[in-house]
Amino acid sequence: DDDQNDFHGEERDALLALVSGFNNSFLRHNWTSIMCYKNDPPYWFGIECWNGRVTSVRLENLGLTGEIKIDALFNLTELSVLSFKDNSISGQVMDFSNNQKLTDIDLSGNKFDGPIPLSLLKLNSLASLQLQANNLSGSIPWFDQTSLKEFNVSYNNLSRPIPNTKVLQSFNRFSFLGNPNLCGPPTSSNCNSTNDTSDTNNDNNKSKGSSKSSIFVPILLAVNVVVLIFLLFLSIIYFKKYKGLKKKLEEKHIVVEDEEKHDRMRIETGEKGVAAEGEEKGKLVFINEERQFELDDLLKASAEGLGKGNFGNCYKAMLESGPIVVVKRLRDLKPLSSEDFTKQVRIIAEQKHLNLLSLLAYYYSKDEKLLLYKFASNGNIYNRLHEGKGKPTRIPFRWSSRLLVARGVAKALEYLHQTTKSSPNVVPHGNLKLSNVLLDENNNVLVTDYGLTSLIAAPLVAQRMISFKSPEYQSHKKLSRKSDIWSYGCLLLELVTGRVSADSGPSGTNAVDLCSWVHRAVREEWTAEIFDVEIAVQRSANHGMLKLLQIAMRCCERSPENRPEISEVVREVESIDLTPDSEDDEEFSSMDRSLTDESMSATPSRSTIGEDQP
Ligand SMILES: Nc1ncnc2c1ncn2[C@@H]1O[C@H](COP(=O)(O)OP(=O)(O)OP(=O)(O)O)[C@@H](O)[C@H]1O
Repeated sequence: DDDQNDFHGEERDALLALVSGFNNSFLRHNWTSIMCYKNDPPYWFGIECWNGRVTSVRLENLGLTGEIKIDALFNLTELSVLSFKDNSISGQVMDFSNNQKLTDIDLSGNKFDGPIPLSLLKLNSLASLQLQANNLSGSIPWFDQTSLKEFNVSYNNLSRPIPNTKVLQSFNRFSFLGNPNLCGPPTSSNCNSTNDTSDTNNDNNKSKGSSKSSIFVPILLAVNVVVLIFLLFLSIIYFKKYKGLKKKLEEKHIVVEDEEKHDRMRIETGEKGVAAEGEEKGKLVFINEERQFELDDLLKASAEGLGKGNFGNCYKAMLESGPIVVVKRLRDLKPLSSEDFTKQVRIIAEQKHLNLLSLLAYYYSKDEKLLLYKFASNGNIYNRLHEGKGKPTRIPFRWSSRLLVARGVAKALEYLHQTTKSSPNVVPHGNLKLSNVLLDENNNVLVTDYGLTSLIAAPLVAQRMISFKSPEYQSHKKLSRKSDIWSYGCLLLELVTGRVSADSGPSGTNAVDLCSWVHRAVREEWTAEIFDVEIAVQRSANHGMLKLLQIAMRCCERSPENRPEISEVVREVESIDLTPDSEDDEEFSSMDRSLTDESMSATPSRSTIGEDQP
């Protein structure tokens, strides 16, 4: 036991040192007092323990910045899972020499730079290594541990040939995408005779042929000079031809500049059949065959950036003839032919429901893929819920409106689940979160961004879509329609608590793991703190809020089989009375926080949560 205590102290100090380097007040406040006690559930956010030793550190999407010391993990010798996914941590990747029990490492979506550390090669239990979307450079080390089943280094600055080990060659090219200087199989880029291959063989060559090289040096130099002159000659010819071709193309291309100066939208006027010979023509296709405008009109429209999404940027385009549309420029797509793209988009377009934002049109060319939607003028629910909180200009987001959102989203989801009935293991929406729920000019609730899983490259989908953050994906890498139910549960929890969920909120926000937080809050009877003050003051509706909270908690159950089916959810959400926001409530809203808390103490506390209300 003494030994355990010693370790416990060292591990605790190591973690406190780690967190002091991050600029994060949530962790600083949460990581206080006892860390782990025997096999009790962990006390600190993101930490798991076994026999009082730290086995898992999972700090994802918390907006963490700063660097981690190379030896930060030195004392965590029982560590098996480490994830700093989707933060903004910079500096070199730490040393893992002392962490022989690591099975899962996820540092994806950060700003780590420098090389991939060689200490990783010695981790013989390592099963999953996720380093994608960082700034790592240098070559990929010779990973050959057979335990390694998942590996992703895409979107870094890695270079040189991918080592020819059985393990590395067993992963497909998506694991290596987005490293312009990486070459050789499994990627499709050839290493040829560039310095790539020579670099890795350098050491061998140096020792072997030093005497021979003295004879060859002058000959090689002469050959190099001739080759250089020849290349120069070729590039002059090419440049002249290219300039001519570019001029021709520019006459037939339109360039739209958007707000972000570096991001240019270039679309061929394919409709008129003027795409360069051999190039694929672009097509703007309207779903309902009612052609509202031409591509030219869209390109002439004034545009405004709406935001940078996970799968592309969105623009609001105001056409001269009146319509306002949203253009979503898709990026990181699967390599799809025009036919495949059209087929997948048609599937999305066929989904039609009052609470779904239907697709208006799409555009496909070799370099550009766009989806066009109607502009929802009252914005998204994430902003409605969180923007301007505590400011005098804030218009409260009242209970009845929140309940209508909960109903609309549930019905949209029910429709998506019904229309995909024949494939029980698909996730019909996949990316259900508050920024994907919109309000149109009549405040109709419209769910958007459904069905994109079929278009986006698999590793990026897994990294960015909310359903992939569900407990079953984290532990078993399995998804089902119940993962959508989990996302819906998280969405409801945000609506009733007014807090940002770590799984769906943008990075940098003060987000919490809402499912765990609420379960703990209920367990520990923090009744007054659960509900968002803005609705908690509406006492006549407290009963309905409690019911919605119960539904949310069931949807967030860790094991998918314990979560309800969507039809049951719809029935239950619809059975909650839509009490109009009464004038009494308005009076309450102007009262101070102490009164608010008193009013909440009138709500049924722990004993009634989790049980059916009379
Ligand atoms: N049709 C629309 N009308 C009004 N606003 C929209 C529309 N479509 C998207 N938006 C808003 O534009 C912004 C960017 O949307 P986008 O879907 O690209 O990103 P996101 O929802 O933040 O993340 P993700 O890519 O994971 O869905 C969001 O604030 C979204 O609510």
